[in-house]
Formats: sequence, C-alpha cells, structure tokens
Amino acid sequence: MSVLAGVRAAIIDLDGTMLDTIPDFHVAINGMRAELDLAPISQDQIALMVGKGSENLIRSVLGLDWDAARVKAHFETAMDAYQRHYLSINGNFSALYPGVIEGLTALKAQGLRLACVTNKPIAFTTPLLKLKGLDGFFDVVYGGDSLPRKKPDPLPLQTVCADFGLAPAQVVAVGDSSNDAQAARAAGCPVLTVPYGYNHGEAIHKTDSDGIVATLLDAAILIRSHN
Ligand SMILES: O=C(O)COP(=O)(O)O
Ligand SMILES: [Mg+2]
Repeated sequence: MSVLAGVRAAIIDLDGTMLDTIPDFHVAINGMRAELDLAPISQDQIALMVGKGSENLIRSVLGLDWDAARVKAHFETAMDAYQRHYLSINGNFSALYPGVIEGLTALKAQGLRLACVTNKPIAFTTPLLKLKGLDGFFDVVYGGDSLPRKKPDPLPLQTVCADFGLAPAQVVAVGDSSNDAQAARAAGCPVLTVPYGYNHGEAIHKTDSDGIVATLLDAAILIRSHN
C-alpha cells in the first residue's frame, strides 16, 4: 500500500515550491549590502543560501565578506535593512511556478485541507500569499517565526496535524528542499519533493522522499491515484 493512501491534508512549502522568490531576495539583499558598502551578489549565490529562514540567510550573506565577529557586530543593522528592503518590494519580482494554482485547486477539489508552512517570516509571508492570489487556499499558514522552532524541526508540521485533528500519516508535505523532507520524516508525514526549487545546491534526488513530482498539479494527480 502506498504511503499516500489515506492522505486527507497537504502542507505546502512556499519559497522554491509555489513561488520563485529568488529575484525578491536578490533585490532586498543587494539593497542591504549597498547600505553596508558591500558589493552586490548574484541570484545563483543567493539560491544556495535560502531555505533556513532570514537569520541564517543574513548570517550567510554577511559571512561571504566578513569574519564571525564582524558579522555578529553588524547583524542587527543588516537585518533591519534587509527587512525594510524586503517588505518594500515583497512579491514584485517573484513568480508562481507552473501548475501551482492548478495543483492547489485540484487538491482542494479532492477534499484535502491545505496548510502553508514556510521558513519565511510570517510578516513577509502573509502579504505575499495575498498578492499572488494564494491566500484563499490555506486554512492554516505558519511562517518561520510563528512557532518556537522552524523546519527541519518537525514542530510546524506536527502543529498542522494537530490543528487538523489528523495523524501525521494522513498529512503529506510537499516541498523543494531537504528541510521539508527532514521535517516530514521526523514528524512521520509522507513527503513529496519538487525538482525546480532551491535545495542548497544539491540535486533533489539525493533527498530522501516518497516521490519527486514535476509540479503541484502532478502531486495532486499522484495523491488522487492512491485514494
Ligand atoms: O525563507 C526561507 O528560508 C525558505 O522558505 P521556505 O521554507 O518557504 O522554502
Ligand atoms: Mg522551500
């Protein structure tokens, strides 16, 4: 029997799964770097560092130029600048991946409840989902700072399962990175991965999952075929 049999809800990741947000990160990070007299960096560099939340990202971005002591000394100034820049352009340069709206629509039509769990701060996440027309699909949304621990910790996924009154085996996680897969494994949720996002520069095939789906629509079709 497939691990997807009996699935009643889906937890969908945001960055790299629903939206290609690297162009937003790029503008916001380089805006911050300019304020600190640091040279711009490329989208490819940024894609390697996205996935473990804002604090990690800013520490990595500053660590390209500075030692740990200097990063620490300037961290708060950098974070304030980054958040200001990000909020001023949030969503303006990011785009939906193919099959996202179709996939979410199909999952809903199949009777699944949907949650969005992202490591993006909730203050960025809420307006972004709205701007992109995604907010109406989700019963629950957790950002990286909504709960005491973020992915790859299982807590956000376990919280969704509790919110929905479902066992982890009934809730599939869909994401683009090892953070999503590790969180799902630790929570006991089945997990599907998409190959087009950001996985810290690692091929998605190297990440342990229950299947790789080309789009969210393919995820919906695969789940339906087992239920
Ligand atoms: O902002 C991040 O660090 C990654 O966010 P995600 O969990 O939506 O991929
Ligand atoms: Mg992601």
